[in-house]
Amino acid sequence: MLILDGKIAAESVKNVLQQEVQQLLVQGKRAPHLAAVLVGNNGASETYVASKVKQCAEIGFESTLIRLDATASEGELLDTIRQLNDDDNIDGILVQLPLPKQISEQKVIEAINPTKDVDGFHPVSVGKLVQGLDTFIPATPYGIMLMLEHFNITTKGKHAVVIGRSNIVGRPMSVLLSSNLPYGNCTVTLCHSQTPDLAAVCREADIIVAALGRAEFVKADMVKEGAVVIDVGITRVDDPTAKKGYRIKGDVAYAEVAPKTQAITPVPGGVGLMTIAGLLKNTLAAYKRRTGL
Ligand SMILES: Nc1nc(=O)c2c([nH]1)NC[C@@H]1CN(c3ccc(C(=O)N[C@@H](CCC(=O)O)C(=O)O)cc3)C=[N+]21
Repeated sequence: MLILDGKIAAESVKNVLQQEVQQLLVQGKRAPHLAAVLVGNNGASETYVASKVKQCAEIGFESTLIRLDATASEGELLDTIRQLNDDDNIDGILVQLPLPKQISEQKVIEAINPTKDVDGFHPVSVGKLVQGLDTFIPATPYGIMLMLEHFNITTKGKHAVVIGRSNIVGRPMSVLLSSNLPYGNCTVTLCHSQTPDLAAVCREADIIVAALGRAEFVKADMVKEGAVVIDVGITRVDDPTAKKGYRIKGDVAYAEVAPKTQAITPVPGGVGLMTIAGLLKNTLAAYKRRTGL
């Protein structure tokens, strides 16, 4: 059994990005610049955004973190996005989700200029992805593709079962795995809460992507011997003995599932780290397109 280590794969992606930034700077060009907008102070969102900002610095990207109060209005956030759209020095805009309930996520997503949509959540980006056109791939599915590439996991002709139909993971993942791309060309089954006998469907899978958001949902009896298992879940559970007071659980019951697999991603230390790598790659791509490189 191979552990698909997100730390190793993300480092490798980030090393390449860092070298590219150095080349730009040597040529007297400015660095790529990501703007992250955080509304309120959701604990998990704080952690993720801090990590994104830190990793930008590590590879030589500029980043700007814009914080709005939890009580901010939709209008305030839309104004902020307009300013970032109009700022020529900003290449990528990311509005951390979820947003407080007074703000429509859909309106916010649609306000971002698609040329700066490094999350790939704008309907224009999603439409392009579905049509197989060049676009920003949402960071988590992109990170998973980079993970498959890094560890050279064969996907062509395989049956992939994706559990979860969210706009940010399950749906784009099903599109990518069924696409005519390297590490695509799978036959894909997209499962969700209304799928009868999900366990039986999973047992047919050569590749399982678990992205439903229920801790340890995928059990050993749902996994075929020798399958590849990608765990996208990140559920925080209280644990007074842990340093931070919580532990993170994936959507896969790792201890019982891992021994049956060909390869599996751990949680933490798997897909989450690749998500940020995907975001950074999108930011450099946005910079290149915008500056005509
Ligand atoms: N507009 C937007 N874009 C996003 O890309 C986005 C978002 N909103 N909202 C929330 C999800 C979640 N997400 C993660 C990023 C990093 C880790 C990550 O680094 N995880 C580490 C550590 C986890 C921890 O310590 O909490 C790991 O799995 O090892 C996880 C999850 C990005 N998201």
